[in-house]
Amino acid sequence: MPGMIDGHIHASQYAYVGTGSDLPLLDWLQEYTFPAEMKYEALTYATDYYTRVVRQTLKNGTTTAAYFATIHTDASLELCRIADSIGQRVFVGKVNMDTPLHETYKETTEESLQETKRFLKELESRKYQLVKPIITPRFALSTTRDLLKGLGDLAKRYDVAVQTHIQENHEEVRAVMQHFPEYETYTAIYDDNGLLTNQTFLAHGIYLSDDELEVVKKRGSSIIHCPNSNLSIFSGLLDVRNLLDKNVKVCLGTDVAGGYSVSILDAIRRALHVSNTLRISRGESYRVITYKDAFRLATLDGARALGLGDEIGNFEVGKSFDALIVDVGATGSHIQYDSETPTKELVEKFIFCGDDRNISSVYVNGRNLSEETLAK
Ligand SMILES: O=c1[nH]c(=O)c2nc[nH]c2[nH]1
Ligand SMILES: [Zn+2]
Repeated sequence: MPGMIDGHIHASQYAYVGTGSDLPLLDWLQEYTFPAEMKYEALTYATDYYTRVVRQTLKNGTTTAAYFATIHTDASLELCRIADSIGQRVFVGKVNMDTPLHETYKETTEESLQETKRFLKELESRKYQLVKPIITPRFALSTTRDLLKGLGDLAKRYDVAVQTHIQENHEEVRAVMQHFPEYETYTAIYDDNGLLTNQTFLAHGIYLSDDELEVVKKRGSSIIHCPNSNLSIFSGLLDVRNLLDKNVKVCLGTDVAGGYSVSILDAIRRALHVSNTLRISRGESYRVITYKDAFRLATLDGARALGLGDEIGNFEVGKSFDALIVDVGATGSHIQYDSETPTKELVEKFIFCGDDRNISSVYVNGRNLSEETLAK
């Protein structure tokens, strides 16, 4: 099958994955996230955990990932080096934060812009084939208007993608609108500063109004659906059917560590359950997404959402070979089948019951990473 695509994952939060899901977003950031991200000032720590996250995502079938790193430029460059050396197709963002959201985990506006420029220039000079930089204002609450404007200008000047969070949680949205009283909507904050482009990936987007969705669609930006995170830290239920009906680009993200699983198979299952939950609460006329829809969200829609639709996402002639060899009969695996089981059902069973044991080979850009990556 085509390799899977994780449109939103915090590489720097992998160290505390599986803990800390007792608080909603803003408290969760203060209590767990910022202290965890501060540790990446130490390069040896970054090397250790970034190696782990690149290996584990690949092992679980993620051939392409859009990563948030931290505010630390050198550690972010280390993530780039590791992804290049192991062979994953990635976007890596040095995070930008210049508001006093936290006492010490922050930058000045000037530092944030200078360091982002350094990150872009250094990465450009390294000429990694599969590693792209991405401008990464954490979210509107962590940034001043001057920083957003400066980052919008950099995105344009260097022609690079942008990733951030939007409309994730009620309390967050209230705080953001208080922080930017001059704007009518959350979307307008990014749009007015040149940050909504056809290479912008917006995580969550649960509470976007129809008018905001219209703007997102017009700009060609994408929404990244992160169902595990949305459920784990009490954010809400995204109506993916509505986005698909409106032709807004959408794909899946694990949002580690708001989400506790590094696997896009998990994101597929959570997305299906969120859709089923909406049907339970809204009634039978609600059209749930199917496992086939969710499979496409994890592959071809992922490629399109990240602007890679011409390169990856399926096996069309001319695309790069990003692929997984799935072994439904792997030792110890949960997939039940016999010689009569149709292939279509094997796919369905893999989606619901499969795990990394069933992923026997991982190819990125035609290179078989299995031996060096999966064995470790
Ligand atoms: O899910 C999230 N994870 C984060 O780290 C974050 N920062 C701002 N908003 C966020 N949402
Ligand atoms: Zn996130």
